Amino acid sequence: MAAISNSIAFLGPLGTYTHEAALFFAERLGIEDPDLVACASFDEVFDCVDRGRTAYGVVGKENSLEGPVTATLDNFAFRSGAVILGEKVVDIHHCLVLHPDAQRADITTVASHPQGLAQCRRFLNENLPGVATIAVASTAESARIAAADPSVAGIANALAAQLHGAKVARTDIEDHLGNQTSFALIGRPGSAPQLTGPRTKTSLALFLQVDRAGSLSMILSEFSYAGINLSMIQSRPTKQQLGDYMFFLEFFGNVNDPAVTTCLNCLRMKLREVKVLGCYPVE
Ligand SMILES: O=C(O)C(=O)C[C@]1(C(=O)O)C=C[C@@H](O)C=C1
Repeated sequence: MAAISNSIAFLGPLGTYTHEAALFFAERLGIEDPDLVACASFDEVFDCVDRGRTAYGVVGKENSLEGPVTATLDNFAFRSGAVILGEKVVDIHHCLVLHPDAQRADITTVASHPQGLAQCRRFLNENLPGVATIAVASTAESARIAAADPSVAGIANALAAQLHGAKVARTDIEDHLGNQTSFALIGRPGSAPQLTGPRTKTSLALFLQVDRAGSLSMILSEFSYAGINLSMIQSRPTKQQLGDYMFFLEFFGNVNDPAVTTCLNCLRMKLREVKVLGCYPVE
C-alpha cells in the first residue's frame, strides 16, 4: 500500500508533545493540511510507517531528565526498518490537570505517560504524597481521563487540558527547568524528504560480533581516529542473554564525509552489523 504523502503518525490523542512535534515537521515538510494519524503507542507509530499506512511518523527519542525513550531505541534496533529523517527538540512544561469540578482533596490517582510521571517525581512527592500513580499511553490521554473522572489528576500540557476539557491546576510542575525531549521524524528507507538544516546528525545502531574485552574501546577508538565527536552513546540489552548489549551512537556529521565513511567501513569489518538509523538535518 502506498502511503499518502501528507500522512503523519503520532502518539495520540491530540495534545501530546509528539503532536506538537508532528505539526512542526509538517510545516517544515511543506505539508499544509497533514493527515495526522493518532496512535496508541510508539510501536504503533513505527508499524504505520513500516506497513506503509503513513508516509511519516513522529516518535520521542530522548529526554533531558530521564534519558532515552527505550521503546523508540528498541524499535530501531530490533523491530523496524524505519529511518530517521529529522529531529526536533521540544521544551516540555507539564501541568497538573484536573476535572473542571475537582479539588485537590478529590485526587486519589495521578495518571500520565511514564516519562511525564518520572519528570515530575519531586513535585508529586512534595505535593501529592501517598497518591497512587498509573502509567497511561500519553500525557494527553491522562488529560482526557482526568476530564472524565474527578478522582484522577493528569500530567499534560495546557493544550491537552483545553482540547480534552480538563482544567489546569498547576503549571510548570516538571522537576527541572530546561526539561526537553528530542523527537525523530521517521520514514521508510529511501524516502527523501525536503528537510534542510545548518548541521547534519547521524544515528547508528552497532551490534557486536562477539562479547570480548575491549569491544567498546575498539568502537570508540575508530571514532577517535576519525576525529568524530560523539553526541550520544547508549547501550541496550540485545534480549539474547543477560549481559549482552548493543550500542546506539550519534554524532554531528554526514555518512558521506570521507572520515565518517572510513570509520564506518572499519567498524563494518569488526562488528556483526552497523545499522545507519539516519543521517538527517538538525537545527
Ligand atoms: O505523552 C506525550 O505527550 C508524548 O508525546 C510522549 C513523551 C515521551 O515519550 O517522552 C514526550 C514528551 C515528554 O517527555 C513526555 C512524554
